[in-house]
Amino acid sequence: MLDVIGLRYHPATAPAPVLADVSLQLTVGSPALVAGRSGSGKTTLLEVICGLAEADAGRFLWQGEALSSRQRRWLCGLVFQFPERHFLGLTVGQELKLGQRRLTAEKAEAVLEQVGLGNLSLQQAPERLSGGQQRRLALAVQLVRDARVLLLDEPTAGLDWTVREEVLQLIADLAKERALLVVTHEPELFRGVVERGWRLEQGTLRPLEAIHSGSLR
Ligand SMILES: Nc1ncnc2c1ncn2[C@@H]1O[C@H](COP(=O)(O)OP(=O)(O)OP(=O)(O)O)[C@@H](O)[C@H]1O
Repeated sequence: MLDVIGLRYHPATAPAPVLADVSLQLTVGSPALVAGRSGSGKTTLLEVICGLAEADAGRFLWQGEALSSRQRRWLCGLVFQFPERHFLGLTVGQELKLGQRRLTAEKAEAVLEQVGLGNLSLQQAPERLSGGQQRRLALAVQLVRDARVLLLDEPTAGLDWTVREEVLQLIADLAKERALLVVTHEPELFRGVVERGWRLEQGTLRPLEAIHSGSLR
């Protein structure tokens, strides 16, 4: 379980805190969501949680133990919006191996299997994959790292309806063994997948009501 407590992030160049006082809890097996309009601070929240940006105040606990930003970078796997734009490997195998030089072909293949890309060759060029396959590959990169906390920024953005459903199913599957947080401006897409949610507004969170059946507003 990851506890985020009293998070504050106010960059010097911002007129007001992007995150004023944010607390949330992520539990393994219980995927969660933060909704918010464009510019509300969703991506920033993920960057601060995973240690890419330094909070001005706040504590982070994993299973009750305090975490430094360095430890959070290991623990968390952040998948940016449109992750396929950031692929660096010339092949699927290379993409999985970035930062994981000792990765064996067996482990790479097992991870691809886990994300539903079991039939894919490690020699395949990432840019030749379909949109849904590319999203799966981006998740596989985090599984290779064994990230215990998955932080997903608009994971279904730009996908058509059927592919989106497949990616949502994969997210639900991956969340069974990991803590997982999605941020999105379209929370209704995640109904049936996420169990808890908040809306980020003016740097604070308030619980989203009717997460299972209602409007998710
Ligand atoms: N280091 C920084 N310095 C100044 N302003 C910042 C900094 N980091 C974030 N911000 C501001 O915080 C706000 C929130 O940005 P962020 O990208 O997190 O929003 P978002 O909710 O993810 O938006 P979108 O849905 O459009 O991606 C923006 O106005 C951004 O300019």
